[in-house]
Amino acid sequence: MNETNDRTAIAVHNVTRRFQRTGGGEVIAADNMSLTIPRGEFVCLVGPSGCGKTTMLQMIAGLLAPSEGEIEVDGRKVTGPGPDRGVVFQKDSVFPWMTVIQNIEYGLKCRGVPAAERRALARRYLAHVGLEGLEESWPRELSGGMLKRVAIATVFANGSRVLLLDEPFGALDYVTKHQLYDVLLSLWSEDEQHRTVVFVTHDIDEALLLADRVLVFKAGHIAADLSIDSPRPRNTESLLQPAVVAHKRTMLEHIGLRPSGGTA
Ligand SMILES: Nc1ncnc2c1ncn2[C@@H]1O[C@H](COP(=O)(O)OP(=O)(O)OP(=O)(O)O)[C@@H](O)[C@H]1O
Repeated sequence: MNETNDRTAIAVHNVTRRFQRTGGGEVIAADNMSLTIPRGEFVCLVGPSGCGKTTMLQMIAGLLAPSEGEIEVDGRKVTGPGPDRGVVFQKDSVFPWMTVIQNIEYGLKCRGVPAAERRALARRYLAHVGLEGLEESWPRELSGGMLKRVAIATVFANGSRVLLLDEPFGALDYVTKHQLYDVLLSLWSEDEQHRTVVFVTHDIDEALLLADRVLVFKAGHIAADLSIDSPRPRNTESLLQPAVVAHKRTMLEHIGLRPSGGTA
């Protein structure tokens, strides 16, 4: 799990993260964790609330420093956020004071990409997420699902090789979520060398539909590391395949629910 080589996108080396609780006491959100994620892998982090998924994602993003240990992305130690990593959160991933096209272009503009080039890239990704014609719209005019499409177009247009998504579809309805799975997977599989995706979710079926690999977190540890070999493209029928059902059972057991439906 912890061997690195030149195909490694993300390497987490013996990372511990502690938080001081207001009023006293300490929480260990990551407890001497090590893991490697190869380039191009789509990894979902699942696990019960408070097990450390967001903490790990934020440390990889460089938004939070480990208390001990270190993280490397493409062989470079993470010391803060950088354009090599694109982040989408459940909320607030789109700037409300910029139009749709300005949002998508913003990161490219910051990196000095010439106006014509960044406009062409932004239009291409906007079309890919199905929002052609909404270039000049304001975020307040869009639905939650459309805003997620803008956020996805933005991280892909920015060209980051590592995408870090924290429950990006958590607040959306069932149909919109499934449409966005298709959008995300079609952009991800568009590149010959897929981008590396780390995707935090509470939703086990979502993880089984999206991931190459699922890491089940439990109290700051990795309780299970599952390869999801089900062929792509996947749909809700894929969730009924025996190997997928077996993975689901393992995940439910680790998060404290018996497959029979009773709590452990
Ligand atoms: N800034 C902070 N200050 C104090 N404790 C924190 C802080 N951030 C996280 N924690 C604690 O660290 C632990 C892990 O939190 P984290 O948000 O990583 O869990 P999670 O698995 O993402 O949870 P959820 O699924 O509910 O989002 C929790 O006990 C949480 O209370």
